Amino acid sequence: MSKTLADLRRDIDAIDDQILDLLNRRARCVIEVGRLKTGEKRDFHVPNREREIYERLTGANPGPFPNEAVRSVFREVISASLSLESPMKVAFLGPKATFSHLATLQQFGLSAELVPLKSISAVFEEVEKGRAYYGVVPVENSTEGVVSHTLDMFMDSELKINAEILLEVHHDLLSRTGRVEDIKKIYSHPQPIAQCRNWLEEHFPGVPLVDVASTAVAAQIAGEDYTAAAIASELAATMYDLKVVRKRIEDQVNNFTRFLVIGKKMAERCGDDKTSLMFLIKDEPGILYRMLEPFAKRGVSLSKIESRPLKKKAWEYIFFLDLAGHVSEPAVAEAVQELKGYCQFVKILGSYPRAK
Ligand SMILES: C=C(O[C@@H]1C=C(C(=O)O)C=C[C@H]1O)C(=O)O
Repeated sequence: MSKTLADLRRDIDAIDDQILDLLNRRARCVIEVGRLKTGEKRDFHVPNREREIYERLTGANPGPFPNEAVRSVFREVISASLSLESPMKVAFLGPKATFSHLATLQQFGLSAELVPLKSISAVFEEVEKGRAYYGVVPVENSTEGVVSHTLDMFMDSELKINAEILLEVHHDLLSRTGRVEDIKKIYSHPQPIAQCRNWLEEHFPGVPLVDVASTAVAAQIAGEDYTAAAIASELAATMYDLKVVRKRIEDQVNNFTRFLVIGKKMAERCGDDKTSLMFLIKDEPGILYRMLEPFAKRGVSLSKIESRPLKKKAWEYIFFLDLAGHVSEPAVAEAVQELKGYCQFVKILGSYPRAK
């Protein structure tokens, strides 16, 4: 005889009791891990361990519970666990409901105390002064390029990169009524406007597009004026009580923004790591060519090279380099050592697990 609704709900209650019991057993282990880390002065947030957990569970999941939900559930289990080890305060480039906020939630979950700050330099300062444990700042977008202010901050800061976050960026059109015919003006940050230009020309020709400081400010304006629409994130719709007129209006699919988690220590090696460093080369002929040799001859692959003007002296440039590997690996350490011979200075900004 098949089970009744009441039978099934009794089964679910019994399973939930077991899940709760297991969550508490897990939490007691985590508290013990926190004690060990305090004694050994180790970092609480271990991104490579978290990645290992997600990969192991989603790889072994027989279903029907979907892998995306496994990730979300464990995101919150780990977030709460981390807060049991130590209250986790994380500063990010605000205001609320921006993509930095979404990236911070993706990495740290809902149990961390998230602090929105006004500028990238304020995020660095909050972590340097120890008022926040970590900071989250954007560093590059797959269509718009590098966030130069973040790179510049590393010139005078001793903070280390502890993790990277890759966020897939989607833009939604939001308004108070959710009705196309009410929309007389569209507000957003210039970047999202540029990223949705073709869609806007096709669907809202002639409707004025207004640049504002952030997608969150745009959402706020749309919340106060029913004839205004905002291009912003899904999170902004929830936070500013707006309706979605149309989801995912970006012209370019595969639009990612990369964020860095900054803290006082870099991450331990996981086997699939990246290292970021900055250096100032000596002013000698052929130096640009030679600076890449230490990496090439050891088979260390470089994923990005960026130059920024050294503000203290005209026409001198600082280079930022991302490479595959952890600085504790001999090939990477030797290449960096050799690079020092061509440079006035070299600074390791951090080794951290590659985000997927
Ligand atoms: C428990 C640990 O600390 C944190 C919490 C984790 C968890 O809940 O599994 C995993 C990694 C750390 O960010 C750990 O390092 O193992």
